Amino acid sequence: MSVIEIKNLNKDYGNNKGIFDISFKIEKGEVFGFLGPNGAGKTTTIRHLLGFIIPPIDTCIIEGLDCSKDIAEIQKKIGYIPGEINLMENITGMQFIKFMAEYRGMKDLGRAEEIINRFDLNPHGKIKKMSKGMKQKVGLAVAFMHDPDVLILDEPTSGLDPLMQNKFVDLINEEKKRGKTILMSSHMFEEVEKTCNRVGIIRQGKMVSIDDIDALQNTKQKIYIITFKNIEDVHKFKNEQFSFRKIKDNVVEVIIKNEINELIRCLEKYNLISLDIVHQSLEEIFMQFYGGDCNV
Ligand SMILES: Nc1ncnc2c1ncn2[C@@H]1O[C@H](COP(=O)(O)OP(=O)(O)OP(=O)(O)O)[C@@H](O)[C@H]1O
Repeated sequence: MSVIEIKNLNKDYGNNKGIFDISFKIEKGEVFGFLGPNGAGKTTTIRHLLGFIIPPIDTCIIEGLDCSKDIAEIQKKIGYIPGEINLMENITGMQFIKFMAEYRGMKDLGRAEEIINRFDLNPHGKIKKMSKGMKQKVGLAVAFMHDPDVLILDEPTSGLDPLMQNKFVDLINEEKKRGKTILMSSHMFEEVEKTCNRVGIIRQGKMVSIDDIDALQNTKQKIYIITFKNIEDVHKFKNEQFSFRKIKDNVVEVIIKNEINELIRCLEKYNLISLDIVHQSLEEIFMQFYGGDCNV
C-alpha cells in the first residue's frame, strides 16, 4: 500500500481555477517533489491532505487514514509546513513549539532543540518580531520535532537563506535514508534535484507529468558553443542538419540530445577558434517543459 495516495481529486473554484482530476501515489521512503508555476494548485492539493479543505471520502489517504474523516489524527501525526506560515503572533517561538508539543502529547523536546540548533534559530523572541526566515525555522522545528514518518512540506525553504537551504537539503536526505516519506512542493530546482526521487508537475490545476528524477536528468540536452574563425564558415554551417539555439556573428550554439560524434565529424571541415559545452540545468528542462511562458 502506498503511504500517500490521491485519487481523482477535484476542487473547482470557478473560472478554470482550482485542481482537476489530480492523482498520484507516494511510496514509503520516497521524496516526491511537487512543482508548478504560481497558482498551479500545489497548496490546494496539499491542503486536502491535511483536511483544511475536506476531500470526498476515499480520495486522499495517508498511511491508511482517510483525509476526509481522520483529520485530527492526521494533523497530529504528520509533519507539516504550510505554504504561508501563520503562527500565533503574541507568543515566543519556544512557547509555540511547546504548545504544539503539548497538542501532540510530547514530553521530550530533544528533537525540536536539535532542529533549532541546526538551523541557528533563537526561539525566545516574540513571533511577531521574527523575520519570515525565522518563522520558517520555527515551522521546521514544529514539523520535525515528533520525528514523523510522513512529512508534507509546502515550500519549506521559502524565506531561508542559501546556507539554511543547504542545511535543509542535508536534513531531507538524512530523513530519506531513515525511510521517511516526504511530499515537498517547491520552486527551488536545486533542492528538488538534490533530494527527490520523483517529480510531479502541475500546471493550471492538472497534473502534466510524473517522472523519475533520473529520467529527467537523462533528457538533459547539451549545448555546444562553437566559435568559428570566419563568418563564411558560419553561413555554410547554418545549412547543416543540426538544431541551432542561437547564432550571433561567428558564434553558433548547437543543441545536441544524444551522441556528439556527428557534430565532431562535421566540424572537421571548418576552422574553429573554440568549442565549449554548456550543461542544461534541471531548471532549464522544466522551463522547456512549461513551454518557457511560465514564471516557475
Ligand atoms: N479559496 C479560494 N477561492 C478561490 N480561488 C482560490 C482559492 N484558493 C486558491 N484559489 C485559486 O486556485 C488556484 C491554485 O492556487 P494554489 O494556491 O493551490 O496554487 P499554488 O500552486 O500553491 O501556487 P503558489 O506557487 O503561488 O503558492 C489559483 O488560481 C488560486 O488563485
